[in-house]
Amino acid sequence: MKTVLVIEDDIGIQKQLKWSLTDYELVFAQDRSSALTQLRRYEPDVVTLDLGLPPDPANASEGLACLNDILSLQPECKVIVITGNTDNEHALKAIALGAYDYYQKPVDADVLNIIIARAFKISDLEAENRALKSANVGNTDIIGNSESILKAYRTVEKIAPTEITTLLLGESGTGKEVFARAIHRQSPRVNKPFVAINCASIPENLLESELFGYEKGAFTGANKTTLGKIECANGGTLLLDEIGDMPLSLQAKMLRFLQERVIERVGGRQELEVDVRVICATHRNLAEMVAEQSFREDLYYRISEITLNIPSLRQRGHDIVIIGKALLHKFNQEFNTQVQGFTDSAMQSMLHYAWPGNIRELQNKLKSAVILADSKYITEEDLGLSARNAKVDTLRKVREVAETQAIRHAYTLATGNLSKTADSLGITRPTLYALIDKYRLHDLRNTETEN
Ligand SMILES: Nc1ncnc2c1ncn2[C@@H]1O[C@H](COP(=O)(O)OP(=O)(O)OP(=O)(O)O)[C@@H](O)[C@H]1O
Repeated sequence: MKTVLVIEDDIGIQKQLKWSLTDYELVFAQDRSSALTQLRRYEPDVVTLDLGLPPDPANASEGLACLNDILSLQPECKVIVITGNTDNEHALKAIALGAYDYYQKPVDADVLNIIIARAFKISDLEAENRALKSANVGNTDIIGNSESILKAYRTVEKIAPTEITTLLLGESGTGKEVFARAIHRQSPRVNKPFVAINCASIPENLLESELFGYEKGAFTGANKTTLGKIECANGGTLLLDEIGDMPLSLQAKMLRFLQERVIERVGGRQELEVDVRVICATHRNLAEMVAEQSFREDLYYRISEITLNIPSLRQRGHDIVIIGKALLHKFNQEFNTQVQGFTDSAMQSMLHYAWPGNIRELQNKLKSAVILADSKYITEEDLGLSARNAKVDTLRKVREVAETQAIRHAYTLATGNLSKTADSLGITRPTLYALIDKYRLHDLRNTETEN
């Protein structure tokens, strides 16, 4: 039950309000000082305040002073001032000071109930808005405050000011591009271009000219010299998304660019210097691809000077709900709908579903749910989630999570020394290396200490 603080010195009216406002838990105060005590104790979202308080019941000075105190203690509080039936002047003064609304005696239970319900609604909306605003990590589009996201973001803050080539690893739809943009935004290159290219979505024969550009006449249809994405990113940041899908034939040329920071356009004979910070991303297991020789080992080491693992949505706990609410807000605006939230069972199923497509899948499910919803609250059915889809971790997954946690824990205790980490885990150093590769914990290798 929601709490309303009623500040009223007339015991008769207090009783009347008790009978009238049965949907709320009422707490009472009869003067300014007891009002402030109750405010601190209950932190109510809605307060009714009789302006005629002792020691000046015939006037509004004490009531207005009380209003001031309430709003400076709890600025978001919705204060409904109650005045005598001819006292417009003080009512308006109270509104100017920040009161939410006013109401004139005598008390009409129906009207007061409506005003209070509306005050709670506004208060809830404002609270949700504040929560959504504060859910963005730093000055970025990354929403969430789970430990795993904050940890990833702390790495972003550390690497952003440097020029280090970063490899973002994570399942599809986890927000690798969002993280790449966050690195760019926090870097000294922020006012220069951020250019992204998805190596998987461009046919192999076109990828080279997309990346490196081409000279006029380089091939049929090359009517004018055209800059590639690398040159377009000059001075700024280039995201090579799905780098694991870059054909082997192009990997050598890419390595040369990364090592020497020069490019040659297709059909060109001139080396051009470029100043580009490179971020790569993939959902593939590059270490495995290196072992299978489908990805060049030298390129792999060049692009992974530092590796950042982006957690999957199911590893972010309550963030699922926070991101869900933010998306709901966005889709309501986009489709001009008024969906207010999720039913409890929809919320539970969202928390238990495995989200193989991560945030992109959550976006898609919510978009259709907002359009299809019959009521103000999205149900499990609207989301298309049912017990059938609920998450059941495979033993392999359970082992991966447990082993990853144990390795990270041992590594922290061994203050970054891999030999000591292996010793404390009771495995050999080569086995530890194999596990680091298997679970893509490359940041452990990159930050290894000698102690
Ligand atoms: N933390 C987040 N909060 C809210 N929205 C997010 C968050 N992370 C990602 N998104 C949104 O999810 C969608 C997928 O993100 P993004 O394209 O960055 O993922 P990705 O990992 O690069 O995917 P892929 O591997 O398929 O290229 C985007 O629309 C993005 O805006």
